Amino acid sequence: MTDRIPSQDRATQDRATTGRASAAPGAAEDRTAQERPGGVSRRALLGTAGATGLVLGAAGGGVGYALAPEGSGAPTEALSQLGARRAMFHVKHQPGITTPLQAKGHLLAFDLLAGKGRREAANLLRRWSGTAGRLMAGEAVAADGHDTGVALDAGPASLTVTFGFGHSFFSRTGLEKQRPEALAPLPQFSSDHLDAKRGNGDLWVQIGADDALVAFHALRALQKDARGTARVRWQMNGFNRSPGATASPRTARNLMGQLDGTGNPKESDKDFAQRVFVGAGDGPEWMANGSYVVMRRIRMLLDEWEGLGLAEQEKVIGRRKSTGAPLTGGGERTEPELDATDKAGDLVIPLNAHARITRPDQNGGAAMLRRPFSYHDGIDADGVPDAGLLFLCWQADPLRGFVPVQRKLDRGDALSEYIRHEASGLYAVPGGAGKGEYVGQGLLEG
Ligand SMILES: C=CC1=C(C)c2cc3[nH]c(cc4nc(cc5[nH]c(cc1n2)c(C)c5CCC(=O)O)C(CCC(=O)O)=C4C)c(C)c3C=C
Ligand SMILES: [Fe+2]
Repeated sequence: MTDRIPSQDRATQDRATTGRASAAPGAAEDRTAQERPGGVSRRALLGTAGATGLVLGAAGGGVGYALAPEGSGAPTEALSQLGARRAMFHVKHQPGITTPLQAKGHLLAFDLLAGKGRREAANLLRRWSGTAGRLMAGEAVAADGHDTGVALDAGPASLTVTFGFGHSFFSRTGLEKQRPEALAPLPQFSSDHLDAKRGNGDLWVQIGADDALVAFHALRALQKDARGTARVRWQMNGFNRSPGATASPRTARNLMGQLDGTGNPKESDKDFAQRVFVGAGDGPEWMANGSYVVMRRIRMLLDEWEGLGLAEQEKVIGRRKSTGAPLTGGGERTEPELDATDKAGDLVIPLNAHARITRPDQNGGAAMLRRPFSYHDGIDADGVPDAGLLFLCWQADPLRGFVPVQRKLDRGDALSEYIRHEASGLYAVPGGAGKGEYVGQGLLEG
């Protein structure tokens, strides 16, 4: 099959538009972690150009497209840039960690069925890895070409699938000796209102894509792979702003309207890998190049929040809502002046402002990479929106990331009046699978 492939990825386009590249997920988007869709498959050839408004060619000469091979039966339309974007599966760190935020996300936990252990779990991870690799390449669900057709007209659309192991997985599979210390259950926090049925679980799966049908397609395929081995314990669905919705790439906004992700560590920081990924020799060998993800389903008490005036809202965070700039001035990337006072002698950025007390320099260096999805599940029985943040943060060790910062927030965060933590999970996410390998092979066959 001879395919033409996109010759300009979005990182290039973004640089052309903004004159700079940024790195962290949720911030202005950089697609360097992703690759152009090489080896474009039948499904990836089906075109959606123009449907998204991100028409190919709009970004300048050489913007690519994929053509259907003669006789393939596929339309000869070009794929849109958004549809054609592809993240790689066989990489050092699993996809979905530093990948720019996608527009649609599904989070799921599975529990192994009674009587299923290490062998069945290994077979499941092998099946899951095969499916994820094919779908992320824009191929059919099954190696023999069988597919439900749900995502037939789209390319991979930046699909990523990420797999993790919960604390309970290790006792279910007789692998207690391989359980990392870092996976010890999170402490209880005084502000927790946790629903145990929507937390933890043996296995964790994160799906992200810039197209809702592509994400759903992957979700169904992975659920089917699990049949007879594991059942879904909980599922949560989230979203982010669609790529291309803003004139130029911007930090994501959450459902409170704030720019959320500004202070994230950047891939270009010299200590980025050390903060986010497990080094060789730090814990069990099978976790080398992996990471730990903390998931918190955090309800936003939107009626109360939206009742606050803008100035009050900005004091809660310590940043301007419109630009994300610190209250002491400048732009989104300006360092806040934490000691600055106003005419009355009060701190401009209050002592309990969320963006002050979460800073690494206020927490002994503790840092994490936040990569959330927003969620909205309608109105609950009290008539209150069930909406908020599927807070996901990535770190090399939760005791040097989420835990100390959440302890601090628990003691006095101005934001705590407007949010409620309703579910929680911590998962060990191994490094990426090499070619011909599956995720978690080092654990399950080690
Ligand atoms: C324990 C970790 C954190 C939780 C839980 C959390 C919840 C949460 N945060 C926002 C909104 C914002 N957070 C911002 C900054 C920020 N938050 C955390 C950690 C947690 N947040 C960190 C580590 C930081 C960065 C601090 C820094 O390095 O400067 C901001 C400011 C902009 C930004 O940096 O992203 C906002 C806005 C919400 C709405 C929320 C729960 C729903
Ligand atoms: Fe925060």
